[in-house]
Amino acid sequence: MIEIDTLTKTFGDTDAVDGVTMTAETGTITVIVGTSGSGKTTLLRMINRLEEPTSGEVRINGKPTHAEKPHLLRRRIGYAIQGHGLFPHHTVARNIAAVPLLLGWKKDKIRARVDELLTLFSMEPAAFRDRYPAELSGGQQQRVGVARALASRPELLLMDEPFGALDPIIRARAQDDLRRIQRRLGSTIMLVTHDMEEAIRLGDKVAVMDGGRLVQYDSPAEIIAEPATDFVRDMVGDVERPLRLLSLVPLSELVENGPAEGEALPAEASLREALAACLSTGRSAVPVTRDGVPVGRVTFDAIRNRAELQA
Ligand SMILES: Nc1ncnc2c1ncn2[C@@H]1O[C@H](COP(=O)(O)OP(=O)(O)OP(=O)(O)O)[C@@H](O)[C@H]1O
Repeated sequence: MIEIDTLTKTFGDTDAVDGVTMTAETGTITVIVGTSGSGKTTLLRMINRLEEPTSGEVRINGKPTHAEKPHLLRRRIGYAIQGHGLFPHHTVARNIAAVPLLLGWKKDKIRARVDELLTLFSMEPAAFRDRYPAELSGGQQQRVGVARALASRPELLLMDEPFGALDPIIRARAQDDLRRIQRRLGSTIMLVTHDMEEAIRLGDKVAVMDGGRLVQYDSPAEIIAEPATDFVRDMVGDVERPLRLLSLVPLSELVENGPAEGEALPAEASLREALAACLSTGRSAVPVTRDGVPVGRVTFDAIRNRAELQA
């Protein structure tokens, strides 16, 4: 559990972070979202003490971070930033192994961990292990950056706009990968973004920052359904609200018996994906499968009714 307790950082006359209190549960993703200058990065950097708080404290599993030497603390906390920050003259394997090497892990254990992570990120170890960062695409470099931050199984992974440099399609895939890998490894992640769409897609909890203050800390569904302030409402965007709500509901909630033509979607896909499938192919229903086995269909009408109910 990560407890942020009345944390404040003042630069001259600016309260970059102003009395923020929140608790993040182990094994969850917390997304900190806000406009430029709202204090997101400063908040994140106080957690691993790249920035020292003016007042307040952070506790990780009950232990205050100020009780530990910053460089030791940082070995327990992964950190991934936009543009990945890979060492250009080291191979992919050596980059991923950076912290395990520092921690003195045995060679075999490091190699097994590097291969495990590359496989998790859908990068064939034999093909990628010995390449240099310049020999990878932007999306692959970003994946190696996240793999490196996860390598030593950190208690906490901090990510600052990790997908900021990626184009929209690769970005969506990177978000899905992160979610899948986080679930698999049970990692605890705090991620900063200015993109509400990303926050809603990734967060178990979303923390909205405005002018250094935490203005709402809730689940994505609560943020969309009941924005605490006009600022949060603006960030969510009224027009997109029904679509955003649909993106949070799995097909399994609306599946019914009956036929449907065309390509099927898995039961855990969202109503938003089913809506897109209906609209792009002119279908009035989409077949649904669970573990590859057909379980029924979701109709366009049912999706529309659900969107109207929630709007
Ligand atoms: N080292 C510093 N010295 C002085 N002021 C700073 C420093 N770092 C940040 N600030 C100020 O603190 C405020 C919050 O900055 P911060 O970088 O945390 O915001 P942010 O929400 O992460 O913004 P962005 O999305 O643009 O990165 C800003 O007004 C910024 O100018």
